[in-house]
Amino acid sequence: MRRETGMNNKPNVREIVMDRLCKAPTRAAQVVVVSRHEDFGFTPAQFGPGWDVRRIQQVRDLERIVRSSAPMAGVIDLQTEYSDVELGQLEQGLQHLHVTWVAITTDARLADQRIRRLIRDYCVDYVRTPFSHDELLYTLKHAHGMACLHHGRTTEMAPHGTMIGECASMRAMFRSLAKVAHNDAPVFISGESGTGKELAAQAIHEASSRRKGPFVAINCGAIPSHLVQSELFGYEKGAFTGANQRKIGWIEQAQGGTLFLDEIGDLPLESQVALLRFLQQGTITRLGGHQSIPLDLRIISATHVDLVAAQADGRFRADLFHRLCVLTLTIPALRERGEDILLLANAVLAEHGHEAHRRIRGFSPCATQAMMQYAWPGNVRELINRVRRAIVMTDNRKITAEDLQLHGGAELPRKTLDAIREEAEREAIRSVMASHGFHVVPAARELNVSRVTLYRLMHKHNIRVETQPTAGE
Ligand SMILES: Nc1ncnc2c1ncn2[C@@H]1O[C@H](COP(=O)(O)OP(=O)(O)OP(=O)(O)O)[C@@H](O)[C@H]1O
Repeated sequence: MRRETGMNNKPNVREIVMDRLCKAPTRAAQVVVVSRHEDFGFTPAQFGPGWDVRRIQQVRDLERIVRSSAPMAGVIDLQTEYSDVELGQLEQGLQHLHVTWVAITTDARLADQRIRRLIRDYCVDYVRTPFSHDELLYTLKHAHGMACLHHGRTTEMAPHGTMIGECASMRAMFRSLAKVAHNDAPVFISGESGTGKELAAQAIHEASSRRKGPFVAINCGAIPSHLVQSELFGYEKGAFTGANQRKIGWIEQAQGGTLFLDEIGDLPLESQVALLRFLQQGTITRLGGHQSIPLDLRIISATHVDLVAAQADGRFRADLFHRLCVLTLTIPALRERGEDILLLANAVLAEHGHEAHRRIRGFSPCATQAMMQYAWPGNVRELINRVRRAIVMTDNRKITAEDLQLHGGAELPRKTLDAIREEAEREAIRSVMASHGFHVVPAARELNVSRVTLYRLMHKHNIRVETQPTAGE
């Protein structure tokens, strides 16, 4: 792109701008390309140095990859046909604000209003074939710059791996997760069954300096009590009848990595003593062995039972409790996560929609309402099961409350006054914001609160300016 700049040979402004924009960025800028084809009018090799290009061929993989990625530019190839399910999957993936999208399309594809809507709602720009390579690079460089403006936000979101959640309580949990990941002390995770404790433990491991080591997860409640000791610590050949060969226990298998002890509250007292000894000394001895083996690993434990009550009843040792709970993380119940319920339901639909016998186009209003009102005693696990069952069983275009088996009044527990107030506050703010085109100043004036208060309330209810609904939808 460089050219001579003699008196009579001045570059014009556009050329100077193009020169600046199209030369290689100082650090490799990431770009993700969603295309079935290696050559989508431009091959990855043509990006040149300074671009780190990753191509996603299957749109069903997009959401998973983008969810935990760094800020980057994205190219979406809309020249080819996508099925309705694929378009749904695309839409899921395009919603992440830290990736800024540029579409490549054709005049013919622009006649499809679903394609026009995707571009209008999720892309910062688009190019039509035939396009010049400079034009695409110029647009992408802009898109990358826009994505980088989300840098602060993504570092806050990055360490939680595959966990979905955007509500205030999940964001707070992700921030705590990032902090505990950078420390090596034992972590205790509390939360109701099915809230994602194991997923959080995995995310801590992945974000920690031990990520290259193993992640070993065991459910202490699922091992018969007479086997816990030998499973955890291993044994030597001949240690007991039937010990025909040496067995390396779970703790030793986690050497260099992370050991996740789920349902720690179910650990028999005898094993609690042995685990405490390991935590104090950093060594184990296999059953029937004489050698003390030094180990370096991190323990993360979890339970859905009340360990304080278990201590009071003498079922759990207080000294072990204090050793395990150096750092704590609490995962909120699903019913406390507001619209994350719908985010998760849509993610399950995007992932499993292909299991349906006909194309499903989302959730009906009655299903959405029922999901928001239901108490979800089994949390995310229950939501996944209900949505997956509905996907397979439904005869409808949109999943209904009945498909989710949330149709009877019996499943809908009465709401508390607090919950009703919260919902009314959220709805009031959302509708006033919408009526002012999501401009904070006039909305705050109408609601008779200060701008700062309105920002705080928007944060609390996870209302974002970007969620502005599009007219006609
Ligand atoms: N925030 C989330 N985003 C996406 N999937 C989630 C999330 N939380 C939980 N899940 C999924 O929900 C299911 C249950 O999660 P997990 O096993 O981690 O829960 P748990 O709290 O450890 O359950 P239990 O107490 O019964 O052991 C898993 O399939 C997990 O992948």
